[in-house]
Amino acid sequence: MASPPDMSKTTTGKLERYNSYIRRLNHTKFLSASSKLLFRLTLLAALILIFFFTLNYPPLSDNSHHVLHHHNFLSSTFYGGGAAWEKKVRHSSTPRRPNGFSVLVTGAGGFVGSHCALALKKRGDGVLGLDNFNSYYDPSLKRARQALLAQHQIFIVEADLNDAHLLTKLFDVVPFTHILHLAAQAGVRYAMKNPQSYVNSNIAGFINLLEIAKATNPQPSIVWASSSSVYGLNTQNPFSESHGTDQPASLYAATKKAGEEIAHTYNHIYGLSITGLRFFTVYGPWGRPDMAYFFFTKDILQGKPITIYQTADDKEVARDFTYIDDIVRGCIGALDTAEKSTGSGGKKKAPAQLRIYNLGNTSPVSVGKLVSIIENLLNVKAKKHVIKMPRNGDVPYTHANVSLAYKDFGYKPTTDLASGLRKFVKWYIGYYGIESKVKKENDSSDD
Ligand SMILES: O=C(O)[C@H]1O[C@H](OP(=O)(O)OP(=O)(O)OC[C@H]2O[C@@H](n3ccc(=O)[nH]c3=O)[C@H](O)[C@@H]2O)[C@H](O)[C@@H](O)[C@H]1O
Repeated sequence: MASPPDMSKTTTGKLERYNSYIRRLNHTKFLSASSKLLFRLTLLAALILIFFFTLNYPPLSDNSHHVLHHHNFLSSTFYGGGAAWEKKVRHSSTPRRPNGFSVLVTGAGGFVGSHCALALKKRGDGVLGLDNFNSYYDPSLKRARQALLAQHQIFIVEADLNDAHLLTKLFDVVPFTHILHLAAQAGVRYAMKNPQSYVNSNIAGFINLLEIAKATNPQPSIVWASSSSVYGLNTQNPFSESHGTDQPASLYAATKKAGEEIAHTYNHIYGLSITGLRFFTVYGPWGRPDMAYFFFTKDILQGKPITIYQTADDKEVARDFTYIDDIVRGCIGALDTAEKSTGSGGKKKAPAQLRIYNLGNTSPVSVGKLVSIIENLLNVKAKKHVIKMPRNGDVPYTHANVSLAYKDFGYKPTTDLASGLRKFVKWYIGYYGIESKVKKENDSSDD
């Protein structure tokens, strides 16, 4: 007799098959649930990315406010949009005298910018600063100037000139009457090392600022820093505004010259009132460490050799060194005589003022003489290394004729190089905490 089938084995086998079927089913369900979750997460991430992209990049449409703008979502609009920030902006830019100006000073953390901001504030104008605090030279000096300005209730917004969102926001908050545009990539010789930085600041940044200004209603009047370097290879002397400026010797000069032409265009099309000031080698307390008088002082004190350039025919190189206080008076004179812009909301209503002035000292001094004045003030002999001027963008001499600025706003430089350098050296040894015979001598002889 055939033995009966082993029912227990059959049942167990069926159970196992059933369980494995259930496991497969669950696994498939799990896989399908995970892929759904993954799909949803991917979709969400894509939506977030699209959201930030839309928020932070310009539309492709022809919107002039955004054309030059490359915005980052961590930048100023995000940290600069709050009520407390707006209050600081308003407080800083509100004038405290009748008919006072409300001035946006770009480059307010810089040498000329910080001096002008203080002078304007002291006479009762409202001043708001703008600076990107870049590291072209020691940013701690810019921060120290910022702290000084803060003591006088001047707020500096930290942003780049190319930040169109931020600039638009500033003009939404404050009806600026004037812009004193001093932010720039400065330095003649550095242009060979980093040409693009000159294009970014002196051309793209300037255009961005003008784009915002032209679209504002009412449009502000603009005073901005051009440079003596635009005279380039000009040989007529002293340099007058009527001389040709179409032979720049450096890219720096070329970008400043471009700025003058760009100013012409915005004045012509949009009715912006624009005044360009050609500064001649400005020096003084709180100055720029990249300039010769500044690093000569530093190197002489540290016992390091300095290099003095001579022309190809062994002549001395000379500059019309101009003291900061004279430049500040020139800037304020230009602001005070600037007429109103004539356009509004991007439309010109009538011809507007367009001016250009030299702001120099009218008395060139050789670099050799500059060094001997510094040696005397420091009471230290320099280790001089005289070489022929390399082809680095420098020109052999500068000399300003300032009769136009004198005629139009009474500009008259009053500080000779020795007196101005004395003030610079006094500041230098105080700021850098240098205790030496230098200090004693300056303390006993200075004002
Ligand atoms: O008026 C301007 O528009 C410019 O002025 C300034 O340029 P510059 O007149 O070239 O000043 P600065 O560098 O101090 O050199 C002074 C002298 O020292 C000579 N020089 C320089 C360096 C060196 O090692 N040796 C030397 O002899 C050099 O050959 C020169 O003769 C600003 O920097 C610039 O931003 C711009 O505003």
